[in-house]
Amino acid sequence: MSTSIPPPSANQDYKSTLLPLLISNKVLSFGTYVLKSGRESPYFFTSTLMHTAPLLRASSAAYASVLSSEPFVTTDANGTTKPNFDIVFGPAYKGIPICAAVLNELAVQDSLSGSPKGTWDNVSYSFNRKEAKAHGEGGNIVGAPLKGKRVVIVDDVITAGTALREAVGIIEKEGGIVAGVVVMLDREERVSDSEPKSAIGCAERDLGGNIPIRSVLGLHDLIEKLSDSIGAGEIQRLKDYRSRYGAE
Ligand SMILES: O=P(O)(O)OC[C@H]1O[C@H](OP(=O)(O)OP(=O)(O)O)[C@H](O)[C@@H]1O
Ligand SMILES: O=C(O)c1cc(=O)[nH]c(=O)[nH]1
Repeated sequence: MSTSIPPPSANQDYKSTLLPLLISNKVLSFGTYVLKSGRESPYFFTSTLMHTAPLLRASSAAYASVLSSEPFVTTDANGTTKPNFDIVFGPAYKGIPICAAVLNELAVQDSLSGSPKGTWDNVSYSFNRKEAKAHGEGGNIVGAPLKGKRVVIVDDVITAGTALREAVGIIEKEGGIVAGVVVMLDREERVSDSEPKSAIGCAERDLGGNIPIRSVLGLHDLIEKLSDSIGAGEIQRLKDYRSRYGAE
């Protein structure tokens, strides 16, 4: 049964409010799961379960909170805040609803702020099709064209970074400039036996070191904050998994 979710506010502590909601709605679950990478994991983040209005709102607000803070925005001496990106890009498939919901959430928060500033008026969303369309407008990008634009990637979870590398490739092929990444959960795993860095660590290195890459939650948050809501056995399995696959 789902749990009712309070409306998000700009200064919400997402780690302490989101985590119980994700668990009670089974977005975050504990058991035995096989990942895309082939690893067997004691937990799984099922973002497709964030399909209810309250969960979509709560998760969008968490992404929006990150995207409306430095270094994703710059505030000048007059207090005017400007985004340091032009496009919020959601990689297919699970990034698609995220990019649209997050941009909407940014605009809603501005409009409810008491003195709307239109901060996000020139920001668009965009996503890719997994199969290119051969008729109509053609191509595999839906939403704003990426050419020459500063693009922030939003996605649900990062493990080995395969999805992120693919998204970067799509954006660069379209002539866009990758300007940042925000994910809901960083699983904080080493990319492979021969690469001890996490996918985010590798992306920071590969994208030049000055591109902001942020997660709302990380595996360490689950281990540190869930001891009252899941069993000691589950926490131990998370720790064992981290010992085996955790990034340096
Ligand atoms: O860091 P990685 O090892 O790539 O794993 C994480 C990614 O894998 C999943 O998507 P998937 O590629 O299955 O595509 P989907 O969104 O179409 O389900 C997940 O939604 C992440 O985007
Ligand atoms: O690595 C994955 O495949 C993966 C992990 C996870 O927690 N959730 C998900 O959708 N995919």
